[in-house]
Amino acid sequence: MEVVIAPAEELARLAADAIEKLVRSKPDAVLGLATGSSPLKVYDELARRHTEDGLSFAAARAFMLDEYVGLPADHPERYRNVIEKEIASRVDFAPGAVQGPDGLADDLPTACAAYEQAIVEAGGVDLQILGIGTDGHIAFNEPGSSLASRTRIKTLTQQTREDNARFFEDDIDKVPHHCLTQGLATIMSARHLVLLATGKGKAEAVHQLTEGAVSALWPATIMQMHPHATVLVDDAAASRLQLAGYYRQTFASKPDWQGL
Ligand SMILES: N[C@@H]1[C@@H](O)[C@H](O)[C@@H](COP(=O)(O)O)O[C@@H]1O
Repeated sequence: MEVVIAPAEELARLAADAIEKLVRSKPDAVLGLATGSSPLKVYDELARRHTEDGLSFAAARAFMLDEYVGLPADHPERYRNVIEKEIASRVDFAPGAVQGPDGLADDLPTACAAYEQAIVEAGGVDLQILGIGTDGHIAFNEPGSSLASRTRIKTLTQQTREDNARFFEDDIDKVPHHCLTQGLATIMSARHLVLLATGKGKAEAVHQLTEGAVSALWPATIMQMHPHATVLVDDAAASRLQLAGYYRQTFASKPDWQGL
């Protein structure tokens, strides 16, 4: 696992560099898109590179990590709509190229299985962007999630509903209780994981993710088992890292040609 500590703008550039390198060398790459505030600067950077540098996603495909169950199709916080607004509509994905779990399906377990199948049929995810919850969740794999889980229905914790109330007029009662989420094993199947975390509120989760024992209590710790995982954090999110000095030194002495 590579940990990079840098200001948020630089982190976004680094993540965008990795995505650009992938898409330019493999135009039909499969990206994994995350919601939440953590990837927003990356999406801004990709949109900028699309407009100014001709970075094209026309042949690429993308799969979202998760979705709330039951939010109406036109609800602004439905993750499908969030992803449309924050990235899909700002670049040139082909119609239908961005998919997410169907939180409005009549038969949710079947929708979850179909989603897993769609990812497999697309050849798997090349690069998965991730954020992390303050309780150590990735996608919506809350503490206690099976480390071998696949896309399924999950119940959100009180903590996550409180954290996400800011997107629902600060009214926790408006935050759904259930979601569909890629499982930890689904995420682990992606070929490169790039997680972004900023702010002091993420410091403990980032410490556990990189330096804690692998445990369902901190689901993101499963990333320690991934052969190509990159963790991009700012100073505040890195404030509890035991090995911060080593991570800084490693990145400072990294040759320019070596990407993430
Ligand atoms: N399901 C999403 C996660 O994918 C995201 O990583 C997390 C952190 O969000 P933020 O980046 O806004 O802190 O929030 C939500 O719960």
